[in-house]
Amino acid sequence: MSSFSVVCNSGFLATQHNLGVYSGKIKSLRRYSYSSHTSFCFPSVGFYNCCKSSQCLLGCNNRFRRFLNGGIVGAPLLSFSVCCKSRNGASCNSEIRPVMSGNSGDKETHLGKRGNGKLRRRSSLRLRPRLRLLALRLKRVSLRSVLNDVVMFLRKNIRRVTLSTLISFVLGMCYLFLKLTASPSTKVVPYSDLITSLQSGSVTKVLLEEGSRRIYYNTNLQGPDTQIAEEKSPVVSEPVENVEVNQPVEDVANTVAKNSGARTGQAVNVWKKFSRSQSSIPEWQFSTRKIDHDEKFLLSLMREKGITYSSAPQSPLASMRNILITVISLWIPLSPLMWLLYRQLSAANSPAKKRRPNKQMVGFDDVEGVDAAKVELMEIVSCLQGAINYKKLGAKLPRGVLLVGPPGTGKTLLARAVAGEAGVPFFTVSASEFVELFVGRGAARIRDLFSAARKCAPAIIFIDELDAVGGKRGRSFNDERDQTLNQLLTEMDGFESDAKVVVIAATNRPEALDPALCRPGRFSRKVLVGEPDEEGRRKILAVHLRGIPLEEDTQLICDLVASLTPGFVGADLANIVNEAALLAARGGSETVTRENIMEAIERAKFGINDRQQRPNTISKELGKLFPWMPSLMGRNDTKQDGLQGPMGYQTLS
Ligand SMILES: Nc1ncnc2c1ncn2[C@@H]1O[C@H](COP(=O)(O)OP(=O)(O)OP(=O)(O)O)[C@@H](O)[C@H]1O
Repeated sequence: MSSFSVVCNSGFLATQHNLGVYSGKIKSLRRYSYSSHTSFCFPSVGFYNCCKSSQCLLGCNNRFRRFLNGGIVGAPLLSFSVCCKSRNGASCNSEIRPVMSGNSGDKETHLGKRGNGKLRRRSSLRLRPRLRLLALRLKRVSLRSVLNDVVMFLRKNIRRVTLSTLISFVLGMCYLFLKLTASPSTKVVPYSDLITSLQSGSVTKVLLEEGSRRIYYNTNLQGPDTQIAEEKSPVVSEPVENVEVNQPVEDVANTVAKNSGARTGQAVNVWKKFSRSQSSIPEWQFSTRKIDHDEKFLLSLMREKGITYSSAPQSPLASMRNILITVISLWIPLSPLMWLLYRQLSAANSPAKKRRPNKQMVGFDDVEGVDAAKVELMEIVSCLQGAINYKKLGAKLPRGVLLVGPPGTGKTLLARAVAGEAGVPFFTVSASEFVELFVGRGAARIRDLFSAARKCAPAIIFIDELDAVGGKRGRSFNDERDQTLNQLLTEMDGFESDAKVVVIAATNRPEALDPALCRPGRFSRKVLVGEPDEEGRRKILAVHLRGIPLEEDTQLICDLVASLTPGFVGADLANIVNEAALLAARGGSETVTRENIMEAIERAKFGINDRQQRPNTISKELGKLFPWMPSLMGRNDTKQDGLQGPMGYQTLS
């Protein structure tokens, strides 16, 4: 390993302060050595490469030179010597002379510039690789791929894009219309001002708007607003003869038309309208609100003064403007509400998921361990298929079957199996889907569901988690839920005796259901789907191990797992098999071993933990600290380390 040392010549350090800073920095100067180059790493500045040839610092790269000459201490360095020792022992000693030199005044100027330069250098150093990366990426991106992406995006979001384009277009058109038809606003003054102006005789023209209480008028007084308006007005810039200063725009337009003699009447009108809308001079200087029962006085005053007055309806353009503004100002706050409503309605109108028999992959063979429930449901299947002629004896098809049992025992699976075996349309919904924000929506959905099922009869409706909607009524202030339940009760009553629609519902909390639901004629048949016994567990495991490659005999594994999992339900057993397969896959094994299954059982029982190490390590550590503890707890480590697992399946392994 070659070595080098950086020697500071104290002579070049201008001040004590600088010296301190410099010394501090020199301390933090790190050294990086590799084959033929040495890099000085100055943490806050970057890397400075120096070639360790006989030339030493003369071979330093420019950056290092700049670093030295520019000064890292807040002042230009006067000299800097570096001693390098190469691997073969040859040493070199070089000195760098400052590039910059000058008086103190120069130095100060240099300091300011250097600060900026350093900053610029630093930012450019950071920016350069990023720019290079960006350029590389841009090179890789082709126009065709960008176009393809855009087309793909448009295809995927065609509805959204169309809708947003339409909305933007309409809003744009509205904006354009409002902009084009915008007229300069008149000055609103009190009614008394109008009377005063009338009495003083300064009013030139009055307009009484029909259908509203607005009065517009012009005066021949030149206010500051009018002056400004005239300065801005394009009308004044035209060389117009015989135009009075205070003449309204309309008159100005007429005069211009007369003088030029070239414009037709139509052109004048267009120009008038345009000039009215575009110029900042309002058509009417002032506007005020009429006072009730004062019309007579007003009219007599105007007649007396000989003022031109007239009445006119609001212009259609202005009416349209007002309507548009009202609509926009109403719709902007309303649109989030409408969106919410739309979402609710669209969700409510989505048809219940209907499963066709041919898509149904579940049969009674897939459900095991619940034999009593299977027998009850098989009877219904036979009735639906017409295998049992129940009508001959005057019997009726049960309208509802309530599957009751703890979670994961296979209630949903049973319902799917019924539909699969019967080969009839199967409508499945979760009761929580009927819980709606708006009163009446849940009931409407129930109605839709039953009418759809009746149309496809014979059919099966399966309502999962019935307690979400079928809870006892009157216990809460939720009107919507009560209405939904009422609708369900009505629909179940309303079946015609020959309409072969069977409602199967599942719940974990039968005690929470409204008694009206469980009365005969509705969910008259209650089927308990309980926890499977050992034989049941064995059969369930056999179902789930069907497609799993096992190292050992399936029957043996089923017996083993069934004996170790009392209290486990179908869902737990399915989970154990899945976990074991995952563990085997994680270990790269082709088959699932007994160890995998054992670990999966432990995971299911105790959760995922570091079972091999944690108890042993903890107990060992505790044993070291308190040697008397294991004997006190009646446990010894040799037993822990042995074959006995936390579940006690040591006899089998
Ligand atoms: N008896 C069973 N036979 C075979 N598999 C079963 C059985 N019970 C449960 N399973 C497995 O467990 C999964 C979940 O069962 P399912 O959804 O039918 O339980 P559930 O009783 O409806 O539960 P919840 O009351 O929570 O809705 C099934 O998809 C199936 O893989």
